Amino acid sequence: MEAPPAPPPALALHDVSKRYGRHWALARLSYALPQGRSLLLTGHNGSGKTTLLRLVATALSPTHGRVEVRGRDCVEQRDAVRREVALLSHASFLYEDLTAHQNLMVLARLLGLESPSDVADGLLVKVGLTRRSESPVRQFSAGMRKRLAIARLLLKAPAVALLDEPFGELDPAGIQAMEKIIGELKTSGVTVVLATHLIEQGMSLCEERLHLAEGRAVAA
Ligand SMILES: Nc1ncnc2c1ncn2[C@@H]1O[C@H](COP(=O)(O)OP(=O)(O)OP(=O)(O)O)[C@@H](O)[C@H]1O
Repeated sequence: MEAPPAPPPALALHDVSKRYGRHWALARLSYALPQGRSLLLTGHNGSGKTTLLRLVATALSPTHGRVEVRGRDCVEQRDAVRREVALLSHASFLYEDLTAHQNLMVLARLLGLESPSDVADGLLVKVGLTRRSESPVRQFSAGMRKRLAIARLLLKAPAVALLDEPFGELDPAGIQAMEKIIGELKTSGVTVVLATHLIEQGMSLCEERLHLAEGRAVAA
């Protein structure tokens, strides 16, 4: 009997380059992250981490090469990939005039969840925002926005969670809560790709590491 085919990598980069104008942000990057593993992305400011995460999130397209999520091409199968990935980024894309609770309700309804209000309440407890759940987001601090953004990511329940500087702007309690959430994502089988300058924290959460320097993979 033939062995079943091996599952495709959670994330595969095939000779990926990305150019902004005349500047190459990523250059000929190849990498494969096996399913069941999580990836720590490191590198100095401007080394290409955010660019790579945005390519995987399908917010950008590569100039050359191919990016695949669980065997699907991020350009040709963009919609399918978008259903599987979620990006926690610097720009949090929250609705400023809606409350924290309403922000989560918009997505919960879009996803057709049962009892969306209860789900939103539960997530606001998890990220420590219950006391401000009825405040409009425009009144939120940077750390509060980050907390709400991770709640929204959890609501989407992605197969691959792309976390760009998830600890930035958070207070010590927020960092602890974020570490717990990342641990829970991993336990529930989500592939985590984590870009951070907090290398110790990142190393304790991820099994694999990709270190970028000027858009190329190098030994850390
Ligand atoms: N929209 C853009 N237009 C032009 N150049 C860009 C754009 N976005 C990023 N770059 C450039 O691409 C390179 C990689 O940037 P990127 O944001 O991916 O790095 P990073 O590793 O995430 O940095 P940081 O640690 O500061 O967040 C940098 O030289 C940056 O100036």
